[in-house]
Amino acid sequence: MTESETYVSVTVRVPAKVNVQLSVGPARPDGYHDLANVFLAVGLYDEITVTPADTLRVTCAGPDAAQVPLDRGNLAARAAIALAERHGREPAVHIHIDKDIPVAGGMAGGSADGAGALLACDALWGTGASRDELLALCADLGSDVPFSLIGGAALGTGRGEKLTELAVTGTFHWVFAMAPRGLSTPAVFREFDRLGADADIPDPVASQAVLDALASGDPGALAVAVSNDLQPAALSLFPELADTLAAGRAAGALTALVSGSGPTTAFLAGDADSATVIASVLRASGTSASVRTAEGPVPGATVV
Ligand SMILES: C[C@@](CO)(OP(=O)(O)O)[C@H](O)COP(=O)(O)OP(=O)(O)OC[C@H]1O[C@@H](n2ccc(N)nc2=O)[C@H](O)[C@@H]1O
Ligand SMILES: Nc1ncnc2c1ncn2[C@@H]1O[C@H](COP(=O)(O)OP(=O)(O)O)[C@@H](O)[C@H]1O
Repeated sequence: MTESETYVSVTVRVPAKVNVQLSVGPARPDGYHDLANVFLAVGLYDEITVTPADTLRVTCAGPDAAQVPLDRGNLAARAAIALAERHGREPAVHIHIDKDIPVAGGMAGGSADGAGALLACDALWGTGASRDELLALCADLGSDVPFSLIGGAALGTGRGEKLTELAVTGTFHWVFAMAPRGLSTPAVFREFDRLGADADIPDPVASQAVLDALASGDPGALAVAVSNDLQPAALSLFPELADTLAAGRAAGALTALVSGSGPTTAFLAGDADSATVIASVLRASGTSASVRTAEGPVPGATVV
């Protein structure tokens, strides 16, 4: 029996993220933007199961499954191909994605699947990749993918791929309102550039107030400190999000913001009971497609 036959299949669970700070610098010559990106992993999960197969195949189940590409452009497929190439083997695997993270929602669902497939194939094939090797492969797949692997809370610099883990006390309670359609991340960055064309955009720096609020576990302090430089761009492309943000604030959220490039909106609650109330008021407001509660931080990609 070879190492690759040790497992019949491997399942990895990977969380979504919300950005509690997203400071964006000017466009770089390579088209990316330098960021000060404070990620918090939250308890909405995709599950990626890999099983040996004759050839690479991707399937997906879940409410947004129809929007997920099943070809070699799928981030999970790209992850399997990258790991296989590096280790001189065929990516002969069936990847099944049980998708609960909204697609094109600003919660890093595709990135979660990329990180999950990488970890799952590493376990299935017994490739024994080091954490640094996995993180480097993740960074090649996308700016958010390294964070999906490590989870918890982290500051991402560069284009978001250079991570420093952050200390967090306790748990923050969130409500997420999913929109009826997605937003393209490149389109939101382009709109950021368009809106800021005449402005002098400073280099992004981590907010000490955000880091202190995470470290102290104080939701009131975090609510005052959060920021998202992509929010005006997301609202410009999707103006109806302003109604959802207003509905959540009126329902008692400590703060309301767009998650990353959007269009998912995120509401920080004072505690779990308050999150339940905000979620039910938001559901009744009819301003979003669905509403979920989730806590963070939670661990990153994990074999289950
Ligand atoms: C905005 C953020 C915030 O965490 O995520 P989402 O909210 O979309 O999930 C990330 O920066 C998204 O990361 P990710 O989705 O991995 O993006 P990538 O695949 O690396 O890049 C897609 C495109 O987004 C733009 N991009 C991305 C990252 C970055 N630092 N600068 C950019 O300008 C570029 O146009 C790039 O071609
Ligand atoms: N496994 C995947 N899951 C979701 N989307 C994927 C995946 N692989 C590639 N994509 C593509 O990436 C785009 C962005 O998806 P996603 O990562 O869910 O959003 P966001 O970047 O806003 O967090 C999708 O519209 C889809 O075309």
